[in-house]
Amino acid sequence: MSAPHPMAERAGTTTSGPVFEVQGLGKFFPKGNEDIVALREYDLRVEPGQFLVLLGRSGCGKSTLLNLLAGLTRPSTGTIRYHGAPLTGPDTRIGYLTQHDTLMPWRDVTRNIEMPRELRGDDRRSRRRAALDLVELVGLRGFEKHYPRELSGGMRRRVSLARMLCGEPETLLMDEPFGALDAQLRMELQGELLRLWQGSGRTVVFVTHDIEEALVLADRVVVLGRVGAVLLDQRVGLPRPRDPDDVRVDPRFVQLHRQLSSALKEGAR
Ligand SMILES: Nc1ncnc2c1ncn2[C@@H]1O[C@H](COP(=O)(O)OP(=O)(O)OP(=O)(O)O)[C@@H](O)[C@H]1O
Repeated sequence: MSAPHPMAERAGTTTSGPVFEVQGLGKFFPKGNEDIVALREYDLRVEPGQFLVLLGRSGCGKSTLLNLLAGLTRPSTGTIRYHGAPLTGPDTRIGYLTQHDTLMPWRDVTRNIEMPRELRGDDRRSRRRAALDLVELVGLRGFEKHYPRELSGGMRRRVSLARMLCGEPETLLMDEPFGALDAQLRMELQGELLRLWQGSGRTVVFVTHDIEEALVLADRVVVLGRVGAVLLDQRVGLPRPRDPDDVRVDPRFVQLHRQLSSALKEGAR
């Protein structure tokens, strides 16, 4: 691979101790005289370099939790610490890949990707160079001048991934980033994400409702039930590097799949 490894560029910048430390976290949305409870009394500790997957059914509070970890919304109760300090708002060290496309339709691929560096004031040449390296890295060479509407869903996801990486975040939050893609493309992008993450030292918090996706990617899977109740906190000791195709037929994968599946079912009762 000729392109540089943007996830590795700033590896090792993290300090010891947890990346995130969440205690008693709650999020309520007022509606009429009552509150909609999205999260209640949620605790979480995320270790540096860990690939953590939050697995849960629709509506269990996964996106709410990620928005809180991204500093985009404020907790109703409890605290979030990032590298030991209270998180009070968005932090440039944290990259967030949301569930839905947020590409700028009037900017071409390169200009979308370079946005985080533009926002932090990098000069045109250096941010363009970084964006073009990332175009290469996510396999979009030849599409530099295309606009989002001229790309397939999978290509747009790649652009979004490249844009997040362009900001060189040390922590990545990803909310069902491959949810809307066909199974084959999903697998390809999972493989790509693993290749990018492997050895980078980056911490990832990845949200999905797909058990297989969780097991292909994670060091640790936290299964969430209603209002963020932790149903299972499971280490995934499958060997790395992992090939999404091969790992699925590993007997340990099948065993873990059963465990996660029954935890999800249990939580639905
Ligand atoms: N802005 C909001 N206003 C009111 N209620 C909200 C808001 N955001 C989330 N909720 C409620 O909080 C709960 C959790 O929603 P959230 O989007 O976090 O779930 P999720 O697990 O990410 O679901 P999905 O997998 O479908 O994306 C749901 O009951 C939802 O209706």
